[in-house]
Amino acid sequence: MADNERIPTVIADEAHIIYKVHQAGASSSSPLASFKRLATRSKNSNIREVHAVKGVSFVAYKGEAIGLIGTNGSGKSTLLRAVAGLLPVSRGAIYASGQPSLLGVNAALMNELPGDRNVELGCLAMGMSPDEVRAKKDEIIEFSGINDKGDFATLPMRTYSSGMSARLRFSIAAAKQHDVLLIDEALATGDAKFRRRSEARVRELRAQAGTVFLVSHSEQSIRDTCERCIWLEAGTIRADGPTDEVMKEYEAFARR
Ligand SMILES: Nc1ncnc2c1ncn2[C@@H]1O[C@H](COP(=O)(O)OP(=O)(O)OP(=O)(O)O)[C@@H](O)[C@H]1O
Repeated sequence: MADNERIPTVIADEAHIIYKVHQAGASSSSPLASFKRLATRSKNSNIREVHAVKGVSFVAYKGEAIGLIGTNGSGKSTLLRAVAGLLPVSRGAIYASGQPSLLGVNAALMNELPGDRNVELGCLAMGMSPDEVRAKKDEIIEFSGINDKGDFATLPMRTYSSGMSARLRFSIAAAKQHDVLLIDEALATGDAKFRRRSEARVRELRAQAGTVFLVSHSEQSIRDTCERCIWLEAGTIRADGPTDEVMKEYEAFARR
């Protein structure tokens, strides 16, 4: 893609994300203690802060698929949730074009409803018209493969294995062209055949000029899907560049 065609879709500018954790059972959560704090303008010592993302900056462009890697607890999911607008940024800023869609293994679908109803609701929630939903429904169920072993689409989702639910979630989200699609470990949950199919779909979505972020501990998924990689460690960016180069640095770090 020529330089003059590079259109930014997500900009993180020195973004900090801090969780505030209320510790249960603490005496300072009583009304009297709260009143004393107000009167003396002191802080609640039972609120602990977890500084998960510390001054992260990057620009993502249309047509890029970016892998987010890093050891457990390094801030990958937190950063993704902030890009999706689900977590506030404490300092700095994150700007995104359109409404980024977060596809996580925990994305909310209704467990009591059958898969096909969840497909309809999910598509409507993503802004499709009822006609579009009708036109896409069978294709989505087919792509998910949940009916490969019987008519599961009409059974409640609570009867699905975790892999089957993850596949259905991915299939619903991937049925729409997103400006920014954020995927958290979803590909790793499916079996090898579904993984290949979903990786191909991610490439298609990207080719249609969206931006895809993929958080995964599967080196293969990242290598197969993303040409750029951001390595987060302890909430800061350790490397950002071509996947091969960043992976090499990360592997050397992980071996230490
Ligand atoms: N809801 C929360 N409340 C408080 N702290 C949290 C919360 N969620 C995550 N954290 C903390 O934020 C930090 C980053 O967590 P995060 O889940 O973003 O890491 P990650 O890189 O996605 O990890 P993993 O690879 O294990 O999924 C960790 O220290 C974690 O304990």
